[in-house]
Amino acid sequence: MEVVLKVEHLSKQFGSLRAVDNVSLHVERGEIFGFLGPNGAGKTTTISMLLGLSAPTKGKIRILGQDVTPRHNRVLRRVGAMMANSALVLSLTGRQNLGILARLRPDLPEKRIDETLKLTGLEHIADQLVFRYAPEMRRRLALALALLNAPELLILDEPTSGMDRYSSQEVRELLRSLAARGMTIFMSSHLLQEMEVACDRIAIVQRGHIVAQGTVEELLRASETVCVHTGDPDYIAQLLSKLPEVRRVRRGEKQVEVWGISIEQVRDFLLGQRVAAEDIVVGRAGLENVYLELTHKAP
Ligand SMILES: Nc1ncnc2c1ncn2[C@@H]1O[C@H](COP(=O)(O)OP(=O)(O)OP(=O)(O)O)[C@@H](O)[C@H]1O
Repeated sequence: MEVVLKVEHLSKQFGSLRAVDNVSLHVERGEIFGFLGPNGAGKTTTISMLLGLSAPTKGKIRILGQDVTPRHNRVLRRVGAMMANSALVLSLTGRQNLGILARLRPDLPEKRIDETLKLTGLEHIADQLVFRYAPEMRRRLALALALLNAPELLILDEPTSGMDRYSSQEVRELLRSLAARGMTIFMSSHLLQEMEVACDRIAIVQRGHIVAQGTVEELLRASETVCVHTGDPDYIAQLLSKLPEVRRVRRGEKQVEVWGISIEQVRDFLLGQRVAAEDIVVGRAGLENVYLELTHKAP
């Protein structure tokens, strides 16, 4: 598979704040990759560096096989981008907004504006002034601007923010059809449910660094817990928390849940300690819990 975007050990320092901390990832052609994290996690800062708008403190970005820096960014002609606050000219029509950009790119065929309006579902309001557009239509127009040059890589910062559920779903379907035609998409969001349905792979980012990365299925597998049903949860929780591989122990009224250890290891360990459990089963925390655990636990 062709790697379209490759980020290696990327960091960005603002004074004493490390906004992006040793981020490494790659995105293959036709993939939708989600960069998921709470507000302030470093998503926009990372995207600014991908687009050559700010220089990394450390690390390397390669797009379509070429290095990208603020001084070396020719390959960005093959990239489309939509930032969280993309600038639109409100006193012009949607079509005129696209026209301004098209004039900067004389190599684009004339019909590309109509094609893009159709693709983004804006044909019916193309000749209305943008200040009359509802917020989700403005986001669509921002997306249209990003798609005008038929990019090979599309970089989107919070693409569906401000959109209702129906519009978000339509945009997701559009992104899916673009990816099916070979476009590679890197998108950020703080909305887990959205990323779960939209993306092939996700990186969860917290305080500038990636805390988990993989397909939704892989992330769920990593969230597996072993649940020990017992009449003496205090004692069993105490025993299990001493094991070095155990990441976390949660004690319930009649059960103990542990993270980071397999069911076989728990069974063997309790047997070795001559402790009887009523039942031992594998549980899945669900992606919501994984996300909360990874992004809200104490530093
Ligand atoms: N130019 C800057 N100078 C100093 N600090 C900055 C600058 N830009 C961003 N930051 C800080 O870097 C951290 C990451 O910000 P960033 O905007 O990348 O996060 P984010 O994940 O995109 O969140 P949001 O969705 O809220 O924009 C924040 O603590 C922010 O205050």
